Amino acid sequence: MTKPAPKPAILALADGSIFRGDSIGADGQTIGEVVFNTAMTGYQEILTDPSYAQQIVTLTYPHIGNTGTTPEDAESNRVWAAGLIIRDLPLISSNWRDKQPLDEYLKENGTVAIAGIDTRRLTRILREKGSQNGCILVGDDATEEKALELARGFPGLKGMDLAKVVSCTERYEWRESTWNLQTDSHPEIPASELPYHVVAYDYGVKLNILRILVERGCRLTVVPAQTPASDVLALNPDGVFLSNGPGDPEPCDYAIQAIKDVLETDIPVFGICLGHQLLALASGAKTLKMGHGHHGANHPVQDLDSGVVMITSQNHGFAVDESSLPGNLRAIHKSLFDGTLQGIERTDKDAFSFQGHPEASPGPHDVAPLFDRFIEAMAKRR
Ligand SMILES: NC(=O)CC[C@H](N)C(=O)O
Repeated sequence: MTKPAPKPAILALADGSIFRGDSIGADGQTIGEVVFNTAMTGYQEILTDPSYAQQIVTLTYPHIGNTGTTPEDAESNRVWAAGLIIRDLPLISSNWRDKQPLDEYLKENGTVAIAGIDTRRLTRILREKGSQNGCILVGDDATEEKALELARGFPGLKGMDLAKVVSCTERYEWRESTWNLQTDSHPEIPASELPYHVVAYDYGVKLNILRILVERGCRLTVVPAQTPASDVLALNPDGVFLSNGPGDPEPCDYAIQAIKDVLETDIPVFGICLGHQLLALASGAKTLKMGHGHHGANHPVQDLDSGVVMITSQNHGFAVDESSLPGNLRAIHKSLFDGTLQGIERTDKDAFSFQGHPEASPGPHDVAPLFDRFIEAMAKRR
């Protein structure tokens, strides 16, 4: 059976750039901040990462969709990226784990997506001018004027608090571990085998973070972003985890206050990405919006104490301003691409955080030992 001819689609950037291609996702329109990601694999993990809420992602790797999709690779229960832009969708997807081709998956998730455009030209524009607000418009009646008007109507991510929008609404327990090749599943570990109780703030958490914490012996209580510290402390946790998430960290005043309150105690705290930025803000540092941010899976980061260079997965458009670090915050990691701050620790508390993604699936895993540091801090406090 042949597929029906794709509908035409237009991508417009706020700077006036226009690209024409084919729709490979849902009908309609989408607006957001357009960012480029240089990872060669992991398109499904990227689409389902809640940190991409209100962002339209273009992938620089030209062939996307080769291995199809599978529910096992999702980082949350839905697609969060506002849209997808690719060069080429293969005619067939082929993999032993493939359950659904990418275009069908996008349609089912209501995700607007465009293929067949020059993603190299697009990436050059984003790299030179910085991330742009943009719009994808689908259909025979789509016009460049309309797409441009919609792109320019997007207010931009600066000042946008999205953590509370994507967060869970009810607290839940989590004991599912990382993939087990023998059982071909994510096994549920009995609470009796999990010695540490960690409360994880869900600002848009990726499931692989929760699974890696379980693998390392943590029983998790995941709580909504706006949970006050008093409720968290009442659970008597061994450690508090601050998750990744979308949007600007600065307006998340509820989270900044809760982290300040947790830091009044001696409970170990570990933050990833948005959680890293929030730990910095709660400690008195400042954050800033970057030009085109970091989105990819090959970013070299240096451990400033050991000098060791690690290859990391990255996804952020804001960063902690190193010049704003107060006396009790120490820089411990730096990006070797642009020198921006990648990791901090409190000198007066067992609290530290990382800007990239030590949990990255499908990898790389060079910074995974940061999870061990959190476990060791909890063990020491006992
Ligand atoms: N992955 C994340 O947690 C991203 C953090 C934040 N939204 C940023 O863009 O910098």
